[in-house]
Amino acid sequence: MESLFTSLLPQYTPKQLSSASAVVAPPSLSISLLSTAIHVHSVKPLATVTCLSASAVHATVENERAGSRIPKRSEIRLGLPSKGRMAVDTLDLLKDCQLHVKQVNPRQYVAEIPQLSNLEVWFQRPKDIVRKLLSGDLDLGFVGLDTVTEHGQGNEDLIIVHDALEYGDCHLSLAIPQLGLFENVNSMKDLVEMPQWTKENPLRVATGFTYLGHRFFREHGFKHVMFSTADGALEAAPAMGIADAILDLVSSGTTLKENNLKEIEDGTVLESQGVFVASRRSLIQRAGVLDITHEILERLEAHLRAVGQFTVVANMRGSSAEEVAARVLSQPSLFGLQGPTVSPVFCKREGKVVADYYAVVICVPKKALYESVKQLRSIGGSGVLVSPLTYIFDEESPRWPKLLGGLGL
Ligand SMILES: Nc1ncnc2c1ncn2[C@@H]1O[C@H](COP(=O)(O)OP(=O)(O)OP(=O)(O)O)[C@@H](O)[C@H]1O
Ligand SMILES: O=P(O)(O)OC[C@H]1O[C@H](OP(=O)(O)OP(=O)(O)O)[C@H](O)[C@@H]1O
Ligand SMILES: [Mg+2]
Repeated sequence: MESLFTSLLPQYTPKQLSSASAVVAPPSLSISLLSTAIHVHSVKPLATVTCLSASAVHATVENERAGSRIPKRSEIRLGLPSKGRMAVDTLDLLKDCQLHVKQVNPRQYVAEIPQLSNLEVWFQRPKDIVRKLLSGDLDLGFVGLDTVTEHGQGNEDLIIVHDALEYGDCHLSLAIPQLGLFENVNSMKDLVEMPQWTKENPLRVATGFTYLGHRFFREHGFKHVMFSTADGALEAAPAMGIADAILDLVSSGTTLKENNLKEIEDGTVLESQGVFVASRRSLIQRAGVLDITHEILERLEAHLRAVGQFTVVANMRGSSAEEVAARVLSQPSLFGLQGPTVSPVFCKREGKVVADYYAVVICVPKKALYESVKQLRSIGGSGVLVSPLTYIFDEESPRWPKLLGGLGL
């Protein structure tokens, strides 16, 4: 077995190989051995990985370039998910930011955003976006945090520019059968304390997230665990007898329930949503990447900030703008973003231009709308108009200085 590992993974250090053998499957299961081998080479990103081809001949695949130089090209490249749950929502988010992705037809993998010159959009599967950011073949990308964390494996070249794009929400969670052996197991403590799991009989976990899985079990001091990988429908693995538990993404929880599985209380490995990610090397070394990142970030922040707010305009009788403002500011839900804008509403009475009324403009969180309307009425507001907000541009995008600081600029 050891020699097979050695021949499969010639570039691993002895330390990496010994951590690999800690999760080796029972010798009788050659299929598990293969999945373990695949899992092992996801432990640490390497410049070159060795794969087992159909004819068992070793083929060399270059996934990452070594060194800190970036590939030479003049265009800036943005990776967007080509398929799956994130694809349409990413395009919709960009459209909401007035960044329309122009794709000639859905099977063409390259596109452009006319508003951003010198930018190429490349549609890729989410995990390939992360891989290509690391290899320098993409500069920027939109993916789920789960994918960045799993496939980025803590690589410092990946920088999360915007960490909360408010779509693709899900969590990576450990799930076990509701009944049988696990009927009374509800926490990680319960699981760790089960006497069943030994070196010879490890807990078998089916997952596409072996890097995060390893980290999570290690953090919980759980030694006897073995991972196997599959590309989908993991929820079937326990019922098929292939695994004891699964580590997979959950959003509504329906798939777990329909397959008689339950989440473990403290078994959430990661909360995930869409993120905007960049290669540090590209930001620093490639001309124009920092400027485009700034523009995309500003648009994202302005849009996402506005989504949760309404503009509310109300008329209010008063003796002066200050007096009306004081009344508005006496109400807890009417502070707006920077206090109220109060403007006189002029009318002509007995030949004179007078201002008996004032228009009050505030932004209120959507959730607080009705409360705000009630408070406006209680201080004499009438004719309340509510309209959606499209963008809120701050003096500076809040995440921008953080990004520059992180880059040492
Ligand atoms: N319920 C969910 N299940 C899976 N992914 C979800 C869910 N909700 C949101 N997501 C997000 O969508 C992404 C999955 O998209 P998709 O299914 O296209 O990718 P994938 O399955 O990783 O790719 P591939 O099919 O190429 O392996 C996840 O990485 C996650 O960020
Ligand atoms: O909590 P829920 O809303 O039920 O969603 C969770 C399911 O969705 C995902 O699978 P997907 O639909 O991507 O299919 P796959 O398993 O083939 O990847 C994920 O892998 C879970 O199986
Ligand atoms: Mg999927």
